[in-house]
Amino acid sequence: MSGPVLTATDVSKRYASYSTSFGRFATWFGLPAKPVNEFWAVRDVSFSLKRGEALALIGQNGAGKSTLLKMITGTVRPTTGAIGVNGRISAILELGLGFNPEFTGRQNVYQAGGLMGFPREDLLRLMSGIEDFAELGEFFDQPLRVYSSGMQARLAFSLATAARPEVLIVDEVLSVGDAYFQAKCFERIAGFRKAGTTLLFVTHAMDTVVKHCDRAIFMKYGQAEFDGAPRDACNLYFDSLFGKRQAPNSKSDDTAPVMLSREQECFHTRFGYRKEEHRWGHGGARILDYLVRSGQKDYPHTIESNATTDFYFSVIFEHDYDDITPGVLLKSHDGLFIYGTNSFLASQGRTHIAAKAGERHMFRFSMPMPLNAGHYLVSFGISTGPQENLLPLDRRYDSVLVTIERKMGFWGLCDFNAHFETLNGLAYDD
Ligand SMILES: Nc1ncnc2c1ncn2[C@@H]1O[C@H](COP(=O)(O)OP(=O)(O)OP(=O)(O)O)[C@@H](O)[C@H]1O
Repeated sequence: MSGPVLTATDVSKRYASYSTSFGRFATWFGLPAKPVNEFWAVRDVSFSLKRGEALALIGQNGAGKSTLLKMITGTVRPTTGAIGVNGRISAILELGLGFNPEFTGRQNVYQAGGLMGFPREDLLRLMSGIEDFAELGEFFDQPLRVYSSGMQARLAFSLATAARPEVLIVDEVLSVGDAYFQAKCFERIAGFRKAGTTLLFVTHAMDTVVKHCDRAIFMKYGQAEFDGAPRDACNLYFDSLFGKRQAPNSKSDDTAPVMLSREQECFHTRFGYRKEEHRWGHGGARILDYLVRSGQKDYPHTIESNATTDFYFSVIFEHDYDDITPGVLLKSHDGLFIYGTNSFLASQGRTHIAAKAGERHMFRFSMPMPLNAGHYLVSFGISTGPQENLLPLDRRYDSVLVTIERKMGFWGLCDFNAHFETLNGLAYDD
């Protein structure tokens, strides 16, 4: 096949809100109705992709990446512009999309596979491959509602890639899978690409972009600001997140983290944030923002194993509290609980903090990171009450992903820093 496999020509998407539902209703029939607000989620984006090319779409939350993918897959109609596709597209856009929570994995393969256009006999033929690749064991025949998000991602990817498509579109879903499954997915993607599949990929994990893509488009406010080498696109993305001024921080680690917001919720704008976080609590205080600082860098792309790392977070209080306890937890990417502490434990019971309604507090936990290379999940929490019966006010579980790098590995998760020596010349007991 010669010529581009996929083209987007001046594609835009406008969302409009109307003061009454009648206004929106009228537009369905082509009747004039004046929108109260117009918003361009995507504006004049053009690109074309060749056979076997891998393109990443990157940009902050709300930049328009998913909307663009939805227009390419046909689930959203462009307001202006055109999309051209030459070949079969397979897309994984959102977890659970096209799946029924009451159906088992197997039943969902029939249902969603049917919607993807596979005849039932093809699905029957592909089923054992899908089951094997997903490695869900007995869960494959259990209802989807009992699946974790990582298990749903396994099912979705196995189905979407059961037969090699011309264009494979993946929107972020791989980030919820564990490191083992992610590696397996990228191995399959690499095989597909060799055979000619074109990859279009949305992610917030910049290491993945550099490693797996030939090209990246950096999107900002719906527009394609840059289209070119992945490294350059990633740098622009980081600049847009933190500003050039705040990139590598050459001052001492005690510098007040000025970029840490004490006014508004900022997690979703920060590098490493996971929108799959589990947030819960009684209320009365809100954790607004966080900062990870290590190796004199703010929000480092990777953290050197054993490097002292600061985890800052800011909290706003809505009531008066005599005793508050901030805390932090660390888990492996697949959920194994590694370490947790709070202000009381980390100070051997010496810290007692009070807060008044309207006050904003900033906390820091500093710790070495004696961990093996890999991805880890960080959780932040703020509680009140006696230590033996803490009442969680706001907990943001698994809200941040950090990546540890390490030249020489070891087995397991935690570095016990073993020293080795050969004791030549020492006899046993002769
Ligand atoms: N159906 C809709 N109606 C109105 N606005 C929408 C709709 N869908 C998306 N938007 C808006 O369009 C903008 C782009 O959203 P989109 O989901 O494409 O961003 P994104 O870059 O994929 O973000 P993220 O990284 O958070 O997934 C956002 O401001 C969003 O609120």
